[in-house]
Amino acid sequence: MQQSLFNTENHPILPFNGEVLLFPQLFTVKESNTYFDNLLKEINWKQEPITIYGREVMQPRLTAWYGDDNKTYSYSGITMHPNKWTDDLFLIKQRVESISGAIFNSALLNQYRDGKDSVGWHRDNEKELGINPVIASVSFGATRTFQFRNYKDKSITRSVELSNGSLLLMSGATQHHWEHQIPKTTRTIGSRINITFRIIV
Ligand SMILES: O=C(O)CCC(=O)C(=O)O
Ligand SMILES: [Fe+2]
Repeated sequence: MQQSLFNTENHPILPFNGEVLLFPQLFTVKESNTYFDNLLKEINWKQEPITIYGREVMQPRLTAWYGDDNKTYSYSGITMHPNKWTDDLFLIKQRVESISGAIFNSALLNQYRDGKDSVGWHRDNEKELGINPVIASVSFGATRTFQFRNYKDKSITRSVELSNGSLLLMSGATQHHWEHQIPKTTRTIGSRINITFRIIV
């Protein structure tokens, strides 16, 4: 099924100073379940330490980095070397590229094992990503809430539910003006896999 960038389901999420579109069903439930199972097994998942205010703590989720050769990436104080694309990741990348019109050379994967796993407020504004990065975020497995808050006025917030097979496309000035997070939840939920495709310049 071909989806247009401007159908009624993917109206803009942010009120100003950024461009975010949601495609609730880029992949069918059947495709998504297969990708979820494969990625859970195939991906070289690690729990990495990060440094917060000079103190080393373990990230509350598993991560992995895939991409074209020779692309390294710094993320919250760690430098990551990419694994080589798997067949599944390459197929997912091609689908995302056909919708977004961008060509991605790397992907950061996150696995949230349950509601206790999370990612805190941050912007994807590492200098390797360029000035106005296009970031395509694909979700498989359990639905999690993805929240935005304005960087200057932290009372301005928006949130979207990222369900199995969805694509969230962030572009334009989004990373300058908006932070995002996946908060912890006390709901009993299964695991979720997220892939954020990026362009390292
Ligand atoms: O899991 C998500 O949807 C968000 C992940 C994220 O923000 C990141 O990896 O930078
Ligand atoms: Fe992010």
